[in-house]
Amino acid sequence: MFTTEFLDVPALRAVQGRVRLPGSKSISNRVLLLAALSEGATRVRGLLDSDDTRVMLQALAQMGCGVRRADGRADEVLIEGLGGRAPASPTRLFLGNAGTAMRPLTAALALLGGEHELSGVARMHERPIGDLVAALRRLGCRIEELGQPGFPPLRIAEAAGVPPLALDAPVRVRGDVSSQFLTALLLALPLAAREREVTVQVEGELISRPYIHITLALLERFGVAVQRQGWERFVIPEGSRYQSPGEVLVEADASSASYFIAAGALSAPEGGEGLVIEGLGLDAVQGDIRFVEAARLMGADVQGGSGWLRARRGAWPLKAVDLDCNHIPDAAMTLAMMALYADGPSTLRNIASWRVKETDRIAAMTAELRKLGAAVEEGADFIRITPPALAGGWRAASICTYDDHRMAMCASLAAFNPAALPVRVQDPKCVAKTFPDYFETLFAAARPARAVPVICIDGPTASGKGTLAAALAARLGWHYLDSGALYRATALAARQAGVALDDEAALARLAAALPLRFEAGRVWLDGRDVSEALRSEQTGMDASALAPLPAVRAALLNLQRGMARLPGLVADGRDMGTVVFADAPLKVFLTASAETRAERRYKQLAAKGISANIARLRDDLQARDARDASRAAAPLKAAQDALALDNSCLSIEQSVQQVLDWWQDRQPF
Ligand SMILES: Nc1ncnc2c1ncn2[C@@H]1O[C@H](COP(=O)(O)OP(=O)(O)OP(=O)(O)O)[C@@H](O)[C@H]1O
Ligand SMILES: Nc1ccn([C@H]2C[C@H](O)[C@@H](COP(=O)(O)O)O2)c(=O)n1
Repeated sequence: MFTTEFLDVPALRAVQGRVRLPGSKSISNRVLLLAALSEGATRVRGLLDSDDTRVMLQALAQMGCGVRRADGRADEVLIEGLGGRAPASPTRLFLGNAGTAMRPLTAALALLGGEHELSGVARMHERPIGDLVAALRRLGCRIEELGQPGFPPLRIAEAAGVPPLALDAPVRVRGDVSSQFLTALLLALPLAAREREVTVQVEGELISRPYIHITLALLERFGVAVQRQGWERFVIPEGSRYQSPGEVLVEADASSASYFIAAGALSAPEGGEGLVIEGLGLDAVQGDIRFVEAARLMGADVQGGSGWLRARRGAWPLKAVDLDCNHIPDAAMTLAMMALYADGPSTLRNIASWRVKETDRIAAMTAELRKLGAAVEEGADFIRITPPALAGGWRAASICTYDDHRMAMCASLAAFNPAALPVRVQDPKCVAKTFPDYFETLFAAARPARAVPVICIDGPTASGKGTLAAALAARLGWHYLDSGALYRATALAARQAGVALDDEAALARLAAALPLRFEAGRVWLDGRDVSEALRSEQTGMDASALAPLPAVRAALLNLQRGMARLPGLVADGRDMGTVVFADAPLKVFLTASAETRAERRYKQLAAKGISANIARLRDDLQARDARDASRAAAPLKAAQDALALDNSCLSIEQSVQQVLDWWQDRQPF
């Protein structure tokens, strides 16, 4: 997951290949709660591992359910249900910003009894729950609002047990604010239906019906067959009790799939099979699968079967639409992004629920789409988007994401703009709510519209190149190439194989097939951790000795260029800016006085417990610099367009900030 302050998504041209998406959030949290309320143990596979499911799992564990993660698998968990036992009490449950945890847990705990406090992040305390609380109070449940009336945090005050419930009349609940209120009651009320039938009556027009469809399908999976009479009345039969089905496989998230369907539709046609999405198909139980119909209306070419979808460009530009999106409120945000590429204004209607989601999504989308160059009109329950005029109307923008995962994922779709402008996504880690690896998944499938951006840091030995480059990569969320490690690894491999350091052909063969792996800050050569051996002074000298050989340099060239992957690369070495990435948009030639460098290397060695002599170190590094600078092939020198940075008197942070400032100066936002 990208935990950087912002993520610059380079302009994208196409997506290709296959992506596997994480499990559905709606299904994951429903299944977890049902498993917790059931008799017996349930193995949940394909579970979404995200903020919202983590808070649910934590709450279930606090309630006294058995929660055991499968070894080494974030997407599999074993839940030992309460099966009629009372939950642990008192509890204080923190539910983040997970509506799919707050609403159903409120209802379930009100019917299970005990003393429980349910709270969340600030935004959760602005998301309505009053209608559900009112319905539960009419039943007789004791619930207190601890902050604003109608909003969390809440206290369930039933330490003395669940009061007698008023079940003679139907349980009434509003259906026009959030369908989660009805879902919460449908999940909880079977706990009260052992000895009598329970009826739920919906007041007002029920929104987001597909989510109720998921709820009903999952209730049935856990042994409770609710009779639905239209979308107004739901009857839970007498004798209902939850029984674990043993194992449940969660299908991939259909709302998450919408971004990849859209990306396929925006993708330049490159002759391939388009983008294949694995883990859900046209037969998916989730309502957002109907996003496929909407995407097709806009011209996307979407095919599918059971467990797979394939998306690619159909009509181009996309066709403008005027759509009622009540049935796909979450995925409709993706349509708003597709509207930027349409042949006229598009209107998305009946989306009032956007205003009470993670943020006011109508207001947020309006503000951010305008930054991109679109003309946007917003109403209480609609948004109308007029796309930017051809390529010239697009603007490079820094998109605010409002701690809303869908705003962040949507923003990435602006990177397909015809002007080939990059897009800055603020606070990319907010995708953790439902899709922590969203950007990694997108980048693995995406083809950039232009060369992947590279920042080159070249300079003499011990000038701090590696330190600076690694820090920059971490701040930007980019990949990092320590090109010196490749020369060092070749030298190590040569020593191990008994190859002389002047045997150019044999060294080139070794370099071309280096069994090298970079993983979690360690370097592995042929399965052996060589991180320490690689950094020894002797290995550095050996690397410098073989580095002048043209065949060795040629053998390592493609390996280095292949490291330039989305979203960007910071590369350090001697010839990054002059040879390997000669077109890089930012090149820095980093220097420090020989005394400073020798002193830094001395301290570096001392920290590792290696004794050294500063004067000798200075002589050695000067000798190495002289050899690196005087060789014929790709000598150590500043590229003509490199910016010089002498960091003798700068701290590491000052150096990093300087280069970040230079990089920012080159950005269009
Ligand atoms: N600006 C700085 N101020 C103080 N110390 C620094 C600074 N930059 C780097 N250092 C320290 O100098 C030492 C050498 O830095 P580093 O290993 O990054 O250099 P390098 O140029 O990559 O070396 P090599 O050429 O051997 O790969 C490290 O201990 C690092 O923490
Ligand atoms: N791009 C590069 C990187 C490194 N080398 C050679 C020259 C160096 O002395 C040696 C070790 O590099 P270090 O790890 O100290 O950066 O490798 C090179 O020629 N070109």
